[in-house]
Amino acid sequence: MKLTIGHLYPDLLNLYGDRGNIACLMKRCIWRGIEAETIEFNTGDQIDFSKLDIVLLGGGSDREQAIVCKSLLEIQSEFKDYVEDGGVVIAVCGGYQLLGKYYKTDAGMIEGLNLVDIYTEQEEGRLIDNIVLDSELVDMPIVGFENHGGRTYLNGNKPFGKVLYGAGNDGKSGYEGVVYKNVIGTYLHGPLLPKNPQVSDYLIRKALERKYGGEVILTPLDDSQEKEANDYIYHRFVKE
Ligand SMILES: NC(=O)CC[C@H](N)C(=O)O
Repeated sequence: MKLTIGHLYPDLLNLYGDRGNIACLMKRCIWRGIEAETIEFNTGDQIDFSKLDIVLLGGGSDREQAIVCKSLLEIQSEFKDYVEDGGVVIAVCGGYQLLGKYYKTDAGMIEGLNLVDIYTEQEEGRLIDNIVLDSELVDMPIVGFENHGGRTYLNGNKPFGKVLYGAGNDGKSGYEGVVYKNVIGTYLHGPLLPKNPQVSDYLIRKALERKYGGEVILTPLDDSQEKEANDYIYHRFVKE
């Protein structure tokens, strides 16, 4: 079996080491004998979504988001078809915000991909902290850090998780991120996937099931170090 990962606009959406999510997905496939390849797409590159199994959009400052949104709008309809066909996407922070209808900033409106019916508006002050979630997608708490000025509103879509510590989508709703079909949008940097191996495996499983059919049971890996770190953070910030 083989998975191809598309890393979109690493030249612009590259905040806080989000490319570490790619390295984690690659390794957790290769360690299981699943062939894995990553293709980077920069502004102006043609993207054939039919060749991709997982797509990553990383974080970015408002300035980079305004630049990259022009390229994203050029691929909007193919990207939409990929998502509606169950294509797997992991979008972090700025990348997450660009999945929605728009991101309204103090400097102006950034048009989004409109792949998920959400929207983001900048409000006073930044939401910066460690963050811990409880998500029904996995049984371990999900840990990371957030740093965003935008507040994202879900319009009734399913959240990625319930906030146990931190701000989340808007610092008020008590929820973080979004799940739509096989798309996860989240504010969690860390990077997210190395810190949360079960989320990484969730994405790999969904991509393999879409590509090869049937139910995929992944060979377990030794995640004891991640679990130990995860437990520490959970007890440090949630169960003090
Ligand atoms: N960390 C990020 O990707 C930031 C996203 C966006 N520029 C915001 O400030 O909300």
